[in-house]
Amino acid sequence: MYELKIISSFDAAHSLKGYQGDCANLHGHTWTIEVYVVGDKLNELGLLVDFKDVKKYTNEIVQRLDHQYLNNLPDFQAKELNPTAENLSKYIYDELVKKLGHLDVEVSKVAVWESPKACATYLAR
Ligand SMILES: Nc1nc2c(c(=O)[nH]1)N=C([C@H](O)[C@H](O)COP(=O)(O)OP(=O)(O)OP(=O)(O)O)CN2
Ligand SMILES: [Zn+2]
Repeated sequence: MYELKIISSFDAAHSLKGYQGDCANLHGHTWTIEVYVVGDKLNELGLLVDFKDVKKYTNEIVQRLDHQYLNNLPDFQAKELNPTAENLSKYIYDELVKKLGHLDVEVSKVAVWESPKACATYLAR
């Protein structure tokens, strides 16, 4: 099996409702996203999938998040979800699965870094 990883990033604000501490206040991060895809079959060029395609689809999702107040995005507001690193990793995973469905790869994990020292990852089962 082959595994590819691409990295993207965005800047956004959030607040963690119900959190006991400073993170309940409005604040921002530069979020770094790592997307992993896996698969067995290479094409005739020796590519599992073009990095450019994975980056393109990831960036389409990231553009929805960039420079936003994440709590107000419909997917979080409607479900009353805090935009934590965990919830963002699942959100990006779900959206990528929809976009990459036509390719011969699986999204295996999405890691969301809130800072260089703290990261949450959603793993496909
Ligand atoms: N499991 C999680 N814990 C926390 C999350 C999260 O998404 N998942 N988020 C936060 C806050 O967003 C907070 O802004 C980040 O906290 P932290 O990494 O501690 O950031 P600091 O800049 O305060 O880091 P220090 O190293 O403590 O200075 C909190 N927890
Ligand atoms: Zn935060």
